[in-house]
Amino acid sequence: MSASTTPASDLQTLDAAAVNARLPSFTADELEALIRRANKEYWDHHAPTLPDTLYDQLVERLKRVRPDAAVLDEMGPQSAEAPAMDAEEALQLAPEQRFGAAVRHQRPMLSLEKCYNETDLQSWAGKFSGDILVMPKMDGVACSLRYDKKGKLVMAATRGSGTEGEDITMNALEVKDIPRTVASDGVELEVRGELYMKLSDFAKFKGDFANPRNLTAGSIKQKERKNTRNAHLSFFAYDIIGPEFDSERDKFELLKKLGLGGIDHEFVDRAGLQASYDRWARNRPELDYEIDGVVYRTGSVKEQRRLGLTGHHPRYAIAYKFQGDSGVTDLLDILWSVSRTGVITPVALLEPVELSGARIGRASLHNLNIFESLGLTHNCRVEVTRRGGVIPNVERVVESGPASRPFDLPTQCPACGGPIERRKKRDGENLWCAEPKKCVQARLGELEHFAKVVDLQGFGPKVIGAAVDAELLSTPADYYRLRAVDLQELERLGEKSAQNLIDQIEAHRELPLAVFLQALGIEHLGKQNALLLAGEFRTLERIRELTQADLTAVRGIKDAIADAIVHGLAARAELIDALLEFVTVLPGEAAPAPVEGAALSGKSFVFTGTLEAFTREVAQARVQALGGEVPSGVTKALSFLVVGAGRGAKSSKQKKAEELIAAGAPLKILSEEEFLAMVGSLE
Ligand SMILES: NC(=O)c1ccc[n+]([C@@H]2O[C@H](COP(=O)([O-])OP(=O)(O)OC[C@H]3O[C@@H](n4cnc5c(N)ncnc54)[C@H](O)[C@@H]3O)[C@@H](O)[C@H]2O)c1
Ligand SMILES: [Zn+2]
Repeated sequence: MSASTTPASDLQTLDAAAVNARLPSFTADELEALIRRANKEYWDHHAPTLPDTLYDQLVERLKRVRPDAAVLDEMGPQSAEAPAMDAEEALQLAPEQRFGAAVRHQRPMLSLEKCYNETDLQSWAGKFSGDILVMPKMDGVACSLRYDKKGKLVMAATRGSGTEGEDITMNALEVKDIPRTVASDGVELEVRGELYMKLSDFAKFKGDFANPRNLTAGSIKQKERKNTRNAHLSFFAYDIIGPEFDSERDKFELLKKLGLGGIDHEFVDRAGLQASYDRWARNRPELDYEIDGVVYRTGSVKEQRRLGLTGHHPRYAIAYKFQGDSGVTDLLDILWSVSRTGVITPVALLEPVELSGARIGRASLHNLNIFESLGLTHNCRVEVTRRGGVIPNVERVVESGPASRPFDLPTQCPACGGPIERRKKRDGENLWCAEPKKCVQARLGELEHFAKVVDLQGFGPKVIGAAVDAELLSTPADYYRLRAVDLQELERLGEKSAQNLIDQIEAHRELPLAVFLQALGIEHLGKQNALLLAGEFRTLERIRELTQADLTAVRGIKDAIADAIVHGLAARAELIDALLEFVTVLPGEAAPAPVEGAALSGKSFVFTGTLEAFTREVAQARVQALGGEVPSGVTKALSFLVVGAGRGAKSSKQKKAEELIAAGAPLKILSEEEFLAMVGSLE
């Protein structure tokens, strides 16, 4: 045994997150022990602690490293107390007398083979000919119903270990989908199907049970009389044994005739296999019951006989299981997230989708190999799962976007604009920023600078640092991609603060040209020069085309500065384009008078309430263009508080200004109209 082996007692207590984290390192013995423990929790106690998808991964791993492990063939509860009765023996007793007793099945109720991708599904389907039955894999409790020659329901039993189940006849008689008598035509029938609870019914009992499956399993075995919950159970039949059949079509026709034909099913050829899975995956959120995959069965009974059974499952059926909770949603964009160490990871930005109780809006695509193999296109629809019930994962494209336009790889580091390299590591190829140390400092600085200049309140160094580490922010354009759901994930940030941050971003989707230029963080393009350029050239398009000579022609701009600005704008081309997807840049104002001795120099303005004539940014830009100051708060040094004409309660700024005036401060309160008259007369 290797030195890393976990003590057996630990394996009994590891929680789901720990099992998930250590999945790759478990030995075969450890996998066996974990599966035995999970089986017990699931089958004997109806209280699993590992999500089914994680359990399935344990099974898949064990199958690979120890395919003949005995536990792989074990099913159902392993602790049968009393010896099982033959079905015939049991039938001598009244349902009340045999309720809960172990009964031997006439034919074993086997499990299903599982697969998780189209390749494995097709390789299964390649082994026979003819059409294929497709139906949902119900996440409930398997049940066998026995009808006698007269068509009377005489016994219902759970699957149990596959050879022996538990008698539940008394309770099955209360399930409304299970007919007490059928027109059996003088033939003994066994109907197999799934007991389950509809989600709309489960809503009434939700408080006490984690999921409808556990509730179903507990409920159907309850001994007390008048167990009202059983009346809320439902049943779908998926198989029938008795008369000779040629095909699954015949079976389903008979089930329908007997009043047991409820399950939604279809017949497809090999080419239609994946599409039928896709349909179920897509419709899953709208169903009134839980499914955990799609079951396929060979349509021809002759082919079924040829294929036969293993001790564990029939070879003529397979379950294509969803990995994690799965959903289909729109891919909105690809972000290239740069880590502190310089790895550039593609991240899928998704239309948020609810998966196992959480709203998922992003999923890492891990590396270039995965990114490229997915074949994502602009506005395509993708299947998203939570691997191990936890980590969001894009499984594949379900429908490609309207123009099937692929995503381009970045050509420079999206964070620092520096050179990038494609490097191969053990877990795949990635793009890397060539200078990560410089990059991370530059990035934090750039993000903080942008937030400050644009006045995104609440985005201080702490929040920005956390958002960078959570891969939410790499470039200033990412501010506009943030959603409250993303931010709530950050430590200690509640729903309300997250929403406040989003509101700030929403309020800054229109930026005056000078603010936009200054926010880019280009050397020598500070407030003064930004105002100068905005006044002189008016539009961003114009400014992006400027040559060094155009710039030096502007009063006050020296050669070296012109050079830095021209190069800075070119280096920021990608960022500017990205920002323009979200931001409207308001044209610059008429060239201001020289800053010294300007009309409003020495005067300061604070704005409060909603301005009707223009946004607060534009008002501030006007003041600055005229040489005035725009401090952030009301103090006794302030010259004017401008109150917007939009309606609203008196702001705290206004109250404070009134107090200061009462105490003798020279400060004046202006209406929006008075302010407009003042700046209008000065231009
Ligand atoms: N979370 C845990 O700790 C834990 C532990 C043990 C087992 N499990 C779960 O239990 C299951 C494993 O048990 P299994 O071997 O019975 O496999 P299975 O439940 O995946 O497949 C076989 C069963 O599928 C059901 N089924 C639903 N719809 C069907 C359809 N249309 N046609 C045929 N069968 C259909 C039947 O009840 C059948 O018995 C897995 O889902 C696994 O995740 C979970
Ligand atoms: Zn970089």
